Amino acid sequence: MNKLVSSWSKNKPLPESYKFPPETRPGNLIVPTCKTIPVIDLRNAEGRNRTDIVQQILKPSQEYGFFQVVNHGISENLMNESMDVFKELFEMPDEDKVHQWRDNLRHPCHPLQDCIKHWPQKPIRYREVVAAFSIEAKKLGLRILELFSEGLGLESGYFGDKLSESLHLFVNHYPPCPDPSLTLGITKHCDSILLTILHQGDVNGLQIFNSEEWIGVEPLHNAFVVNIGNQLQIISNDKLKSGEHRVVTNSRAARTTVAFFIAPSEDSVIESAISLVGEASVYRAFE
Ligand SMILES: O=C(O)CCC(=O)C(=O)O
Ligand SMILES: [Fe+2]
Repeated sequence: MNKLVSSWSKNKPLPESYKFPPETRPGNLIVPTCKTIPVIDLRNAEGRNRTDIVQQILKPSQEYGFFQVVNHGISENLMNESMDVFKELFEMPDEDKVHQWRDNLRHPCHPLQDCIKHWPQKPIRYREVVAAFSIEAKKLGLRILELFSEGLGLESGYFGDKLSESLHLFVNHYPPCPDPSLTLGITKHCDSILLTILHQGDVNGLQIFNSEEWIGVEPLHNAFVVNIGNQLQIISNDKLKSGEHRVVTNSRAARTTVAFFIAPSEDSVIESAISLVGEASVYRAFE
């Protein structure tokens, strides 16, 4: 794990190698937190409001490629316990060097019995807590993908099995930064996978680039941010949008987030779903 940023001492200025070229710096512009990125209540997704919920998730997935979900079925206790072990992890002694204002740990979570042997052994609860969290996050991802199958008119289970087999966890830790206007936690990007389930904790930092403007995604208690990845955009033949986003830092509070990346198995072919192609596919199939 790279840990230079976490070992930065508060009284020193931002090191030169962390300063971004002027055109990509966030500067001191105040980015408004967007109130229009919908928060979707999944409580009744399995009940009689299902069609309604399917419609509610389609709209923001076409406009932003982002929405948040609450009442998703993952217990507050498990979310908190996981965030506690992730934070503890970044408080442990450091080694290496990075150039975005972020420390980062990543590892696969599937198949669990093979991967878990390579996960951190400390903090001592890490493997147990994160295994439970990854299983729940995958289930949530599959529920949301099933809502997309319905919304796009695809057969039930379309995204099950191979198309959602792989699961990777990324923990990002952004310590307080001496000059947030000069650097970024993560540069502008789209997630290259199928779907991201992100727990962003309670500190601001995630911004979406939409209609030529940056908008902040409000950290909501107990919510997950759901982010359409490039592969889902391709499969939906551009009916859904993979949203560009970045992470800015701040000088006051450390920010720890966890992203679960759901992706197809290595041998899957990624192509637009036949029933969504119409006149022509926007994309060529690839493995
Ligand atoms: O930390 C965040 O809020 C977002 C992280 C992210 O975009 C990523 O890991 O791809
Ligand atoms: Fe991302």
